[in-house]
Amino acid sequence: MSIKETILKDCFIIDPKVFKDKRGYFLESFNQESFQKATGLQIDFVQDNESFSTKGVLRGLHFQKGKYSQAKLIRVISGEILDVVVDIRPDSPTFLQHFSIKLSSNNKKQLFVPKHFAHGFLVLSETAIINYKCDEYYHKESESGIIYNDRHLNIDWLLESKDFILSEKDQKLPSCRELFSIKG
Ligand SMILES: Cc1cn([C@H]2C[C@H](O)[C@@H](COP(=O)(O)OP(=O)(O)O[C@H]3O[C@H](C)C(=O)[C@H](O)[C@H]3O)O2)c(=O)[nH]c1=O
Repeated sequence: MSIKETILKDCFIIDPKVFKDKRGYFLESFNQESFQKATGLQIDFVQDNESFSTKGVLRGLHFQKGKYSQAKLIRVISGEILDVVVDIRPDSPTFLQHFSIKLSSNNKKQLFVPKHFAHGFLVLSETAIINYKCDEYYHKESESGIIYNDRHLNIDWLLESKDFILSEKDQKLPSCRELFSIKG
């Protein structure tokens, strides 16, 4: 497994070692010891999630507030997504900066998203199945998020937004300006 830190501190891209043979392939999708050695982070995941979406579905940008904030390990079982994370740690030098990466069943890349980040993805392939581990349980009352087309973030989602499919909830998410009382 190789691990590389992104421009956002504690946010890592993971390339698992893939063992191919005439039958197909094998990989370790998570190894706590290797992860801790490579990142210096002690992570205890407690919940695994899976979602299926069709092309143009955009889920996010979501986060859980306060003590229910979740670190996540995102990977794509089938298809391809543009995965986007936003640093919402007020004291971080990269506060409100974002990072995006294509994750797919082909490239097998994974993204580790630390606590106090917003996370979302757009499905680029006809369909996609996403599996992700969380280090804190789902806590509905703590759910919040940032609207996907926030002017301050100015995220390039690669596809035309007129074709996006969002939940009712995600269409009404607040802006950074409303959430973090910033100017502009
Ligand atoms: C997240 C979650 C949801 N649910 C229930 C609540 C709803 O009845 C239903 C769909 O939830 P939601 O529309 O919030 O699902 P997504 O839009 O895929 O949300 C996720 O999308 C982005 C990309 C994330 O990173 C978060 O993990 C998560 O917010 O599943 C649960 O029972 N447990 C859970 O952990």
